[in-house]
Amino acid sequence: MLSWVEKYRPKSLKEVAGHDKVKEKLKTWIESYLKGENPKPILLVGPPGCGKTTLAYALANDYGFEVIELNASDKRNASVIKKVVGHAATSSSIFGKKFLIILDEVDGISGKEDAGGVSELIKVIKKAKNPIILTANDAYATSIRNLLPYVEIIQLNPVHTNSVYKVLKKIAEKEGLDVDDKTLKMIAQHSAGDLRSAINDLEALALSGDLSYEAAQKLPDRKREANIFDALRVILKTTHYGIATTALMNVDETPDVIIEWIAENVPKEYEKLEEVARAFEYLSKADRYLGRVMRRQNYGFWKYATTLMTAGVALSKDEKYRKWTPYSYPKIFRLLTQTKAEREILNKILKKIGEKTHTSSKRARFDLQMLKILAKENPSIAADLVDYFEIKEDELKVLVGDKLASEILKILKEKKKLERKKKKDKEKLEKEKKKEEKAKEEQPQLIIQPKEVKEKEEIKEVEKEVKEETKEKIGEKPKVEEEKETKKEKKKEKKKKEDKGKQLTLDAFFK
Ligand SMILES: Nc1ncnc2c1ncn2[C@@H]1O[C@H](COP(=O)(O)OP(=O)(O)OP(=O)(O)O)[C@@H](O)[C@H]1O
Repeated sequence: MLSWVEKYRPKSLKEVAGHDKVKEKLKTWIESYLKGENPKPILLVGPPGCGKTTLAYALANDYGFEVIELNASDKRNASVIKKVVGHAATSSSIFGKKFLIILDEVDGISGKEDAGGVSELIKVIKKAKNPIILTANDAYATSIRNLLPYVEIIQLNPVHTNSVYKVLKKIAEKEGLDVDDKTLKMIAQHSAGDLRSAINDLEALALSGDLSYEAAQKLPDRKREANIFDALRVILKTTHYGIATTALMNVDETPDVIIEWIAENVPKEYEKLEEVARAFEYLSKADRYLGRVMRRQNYGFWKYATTLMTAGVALSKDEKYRKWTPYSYPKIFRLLTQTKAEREILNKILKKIGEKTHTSSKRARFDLQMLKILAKENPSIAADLVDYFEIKEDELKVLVGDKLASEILKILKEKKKLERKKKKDKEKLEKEKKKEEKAKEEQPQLIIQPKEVKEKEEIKEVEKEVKEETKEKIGEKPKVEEEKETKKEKKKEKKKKEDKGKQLTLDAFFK
């Protein structure tokens, strides 16, 4: 089954969206050939997916030309160019047919395999009698610098969002999709002028069964991610070292992110197991260098990593696959986002363990594993550790799962209850002990005197009072008053003695 990109590839210039001026130029150019003139070959330069190859084919179709294509998957060294292009380009007509020669991605003609390719191409161009259209993403690639004087460069811009929308609308109608204009416009906006991506996105949404506006909003923004998708396409499609190594030039991502994109999509593009295995061999080597970058903070290792992950992967395939491959966003990133909360909780537990045991998080990770094993083998000890490390319920659930967590927490609750009871009992016991001791201390005061002693003492008191009263009656001073007066007299005598010979103050004088 054809992908929609192939199915809806325009057959005629009329169907090609946008590029009006370019279409006119191409028409004039081919017509001059038909008039017997010999204009320079055309070099169509533009961003991926804007329609360079499509324009060339549509032109050939409109003017009844047979196409001879030598694309990027073929070897394009001197002898191949001479054999394939040379013959076709220089023979005025074969069996009365007109030929248009198309050479894709000429900025990729480089390396050992393509040795002498560009210089042979220049030779062919000089002698060519048939029209030749070359395409390139970058006209200023060093590999084709020598070619530029022999071609006419036509620059293509990304397709305007409105034109992208119109193409999508037509496809949606033909496919009978239930999709509204708002959604189609959103897809067009995301494509940033890359019609191939826009059509691929529409097909992907239709396949997923979700053609809602929200789903379109979530599509990768090609403006931001265009570069990574382009780079992927270059790496996975090309068999040229030079092209592969420059694939990441415009990618605004770090190699540790890019490697995930490549790893995700290699098995989608490569069909032979040996190719996939070879590609992953290179990716794992690249990964080792990335690890060294992290460990040693030596960013010099990045260049080895990127060469291995681009050229290594590109050269792992036997030949270019001429098929449409829907590349996708690395699952690992989605997984990391999904597990972010979980990982944060685990880090919290690691921190707690690290603080209590005064160890690094690496060592704490080991303890965490032990805790996981203990949870299954001996939940009672695990409960003690959970208590010691102050691990909370939600944290424990993430660590050992809901079921085991509630079992451990139940044990912990029982243990705490027992502990509280023991503490209470102990406190009670201590209280009673103290009470007893206090009671012992207070006991003598509380001793109740025997009745007789008490009575005797009362009698003595009464006798004393009676005596005092009788003394008063017979003119004697009561004993207590007598004692008071003697004390006063004595004090006066003492003061007199002390004041004798002392100079009196004014204050004392008045006393
Ligand atoms: N201007 C356009 N109008 C309609 N369809 C287009 C247009 N441009 C691209 N497409 C669609 O995108 C697909 C890819 O386009 P094409 O191969 O021409 O792009 P390209 O510019 O040659 O890209 P690359 O540089 O990657 O080879 C086509 O098959 C077609 O379905």
